[in-house]
Amino acid sequence: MVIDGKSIAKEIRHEITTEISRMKDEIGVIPGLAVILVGDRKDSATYVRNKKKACESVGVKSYEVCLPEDSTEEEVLKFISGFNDDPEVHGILVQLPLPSHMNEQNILNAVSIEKDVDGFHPLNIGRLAMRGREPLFVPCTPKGCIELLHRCDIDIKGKQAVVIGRSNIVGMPAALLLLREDATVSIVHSRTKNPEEITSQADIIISAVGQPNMVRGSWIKPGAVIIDVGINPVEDATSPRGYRLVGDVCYEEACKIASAVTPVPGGVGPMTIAMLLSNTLSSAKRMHNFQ
Ligand SMILES: Nc1nc2c(c(=O)[nH]1)N[C@@H](CN(C=O)c1ccc(C(=O)N[C@@H](CCC(=O)O)C(=O)O)cc1)CN2
Repeated sequence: MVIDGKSIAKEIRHEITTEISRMKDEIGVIPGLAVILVGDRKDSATYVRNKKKACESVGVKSYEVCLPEDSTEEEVLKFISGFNDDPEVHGILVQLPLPSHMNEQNILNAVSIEKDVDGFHPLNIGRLAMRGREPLFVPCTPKGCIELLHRCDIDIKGKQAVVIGRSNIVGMPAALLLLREDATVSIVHSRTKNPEEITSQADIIISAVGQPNMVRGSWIKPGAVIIDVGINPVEDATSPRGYRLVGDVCYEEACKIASAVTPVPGGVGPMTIAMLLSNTLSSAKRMHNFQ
């Protein structure tokens, strides 16, 4: 089975649109999302543009700040502080990666935990890692991976899950979320010896390493479920962009052996933005005590 993230994300956006219009009708509140982009990376600019479009499509009001590459940390912090104090803004995100002269931690720490719709604030991540403590927000990409499994009726409880990669944005929170869903979780990373021995035991693999086609068919147990987070450009002279996107997983090989696979593009990527909208709506609901 191909897990069609694009159509699942569309379904979620439709549900969010309905909820937003109910909130507007009943209490007159419109969720607001502030996005801060620093620098001139083309990919980041595209993601921010897509976030803005997605906000418009569901009825979230978006506020955008684009700062030049040579901006100072203080300038970014000033905008964050303004959005923290703005009652019409329910979610704040700083597009990553930031220029290398900036301290990412200082900037992410400055976002109010109540508006941290990216779920990257250390308090939200810390709560995610603790039993019995609930984060206010969960990072969008890993949340999207779990949502795909739920919406495809794929059981997680008691399953052997392997996460490939240990980044703060995806690998670590994905492992924590799988643990919260009662999976038995292993993390494979750049220092793991013989990763394929571990992945080939897995019922569920979430791969987030950014290495094109690294996970081969031989790494996969027959019938396993593969969630491919990698979005890797590879040269392709036949494509109008001069490149095409491939995942971390060799898709053709995975399709032959796995029971379900997410494609790239059209798998996890669209879920990231759907989860951002969902977190923004939850934030507005929480702030206005709206059920
Ligand atoms: N502050 C954040 N920064 C970054 C995040 C994040 O969640 N928060 N994640 C990524 C980038 N990202 C969103 O910001 C993102 C990446 C990819 C997609 C997506 O829909 N991809 C499409 C393909 C798009 C294309 O053709 O170029 C797909 O996979 O189908 C959405 C969002 C890093 N930074």
